[in-house]
Amino acid sequence: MSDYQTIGVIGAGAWGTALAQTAAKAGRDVLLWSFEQDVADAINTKRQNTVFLPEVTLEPSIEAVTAISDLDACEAVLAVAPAQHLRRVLETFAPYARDGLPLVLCAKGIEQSSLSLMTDVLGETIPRAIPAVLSGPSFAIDTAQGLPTAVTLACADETVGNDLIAALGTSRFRPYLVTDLVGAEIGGAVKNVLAIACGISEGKGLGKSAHAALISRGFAEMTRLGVAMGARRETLAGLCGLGDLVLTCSSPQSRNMSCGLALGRGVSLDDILASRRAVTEGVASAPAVVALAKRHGVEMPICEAVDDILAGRTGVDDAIEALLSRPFTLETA
Ligand SMILES: NC(=O)C1=CN([C@@H]2O[C@H](COP(=O)(O)OP(=O)(O)OC[C@H]3O[C@@H](n4cnc5c(N)ncnc54)[C@H](O)[C@@H]3O)[C@@H](O)[C@H]2O)C=CC1
Ligand SMILES: O=C(CO)COP(=O)(O)O
Repeated sequence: MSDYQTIGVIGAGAWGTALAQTAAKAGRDVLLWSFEQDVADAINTKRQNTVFLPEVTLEPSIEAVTAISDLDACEAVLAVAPAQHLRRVLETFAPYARDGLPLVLCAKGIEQSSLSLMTDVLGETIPRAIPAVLSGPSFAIDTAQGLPTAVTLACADETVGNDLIAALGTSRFRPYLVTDLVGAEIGGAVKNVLAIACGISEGKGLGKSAHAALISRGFAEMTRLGVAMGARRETLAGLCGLGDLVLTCSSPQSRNMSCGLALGRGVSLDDILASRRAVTEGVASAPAVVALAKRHGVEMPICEAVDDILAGRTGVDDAIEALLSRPFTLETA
């Protein structure tokens, strides 16, 4: 029996909808807040998120709403709006959040304007909430279709963390508890930037060896930044770090990986973004990751190269040559 029977989900994109479906399958009643009225209408009338996750028939215990105040009685809330919209959405929800509300941050990104992690954004907008982070290798369609998924659930309060796992977990959706929120956040944000790098490599036809090298050296970059910001190495080596890095870098199903693929094949960033409605978090997070690396005095050459390409400061071929021309060094460096 879970202490949290009614779950609010803020954001009816692919991932918010998949998490709503998961919570409903776990026996919860779900209120799913949608930014778009047509998405809410389709969910309530057709049992389908026709815009962001059309392949899945949604459980009857999911109700879509467009007034965020309707989530005021929820016992726990998952925030699944994209990272760059999260502050605005949480500001709107703040008057309706009760003291001690468990609020699970599910966006994988860093706020570009402030370099804030999602937990910082929550601390500034709803300081009376209890923060948690859910992150890990989980494509929305896999999770929504009930394929096996394991994720990290980070919460400093282990009792609340275990209650959240009891509310959301099933045999097919398996959250693992950690208390390291920074590690979970850095893993999710940095892997998106690295997935763009892997996509570029694949788009340029650089081969599987280069792909593996990028994952491995990218993981070193993620770990360096995470540790400098207070994360634990073992969190970064887990589902929310290495696990998600491997998934996102290995499948064109990833929006970040496919963005890189197109860049590697010569498509412009403007054309890529204009052709999709779905969010590509790594594009907004890349400059923030690089700025955080500078702030903390750590080297992240792969992320820097991605940022330079996205910002148009360098071309793909020049960025690749620059990376390959770096001095040889210790592998642990
Ligand atoms: N799709 C996936 O497989 C997974 C996504 N995530 C993360 O979940 C977060 C949300 O991504 P998705 O659900 O995939 O989004 P999506 O790409 O499916 O949909 C875009 C979302 O942005 C929202 N949106 C657009 N403009 C907005 C605004 N001005 N204010 C508030 N919301 C606005 C839309 O309502 C929609 O919910 C991202 O941080 C993503 O990295 C995490 C794990 C898996
Ligand atoms: O985070 C994800 C899988 O864990 C989804 O990745 P994309 O946002 O790149 O599609």
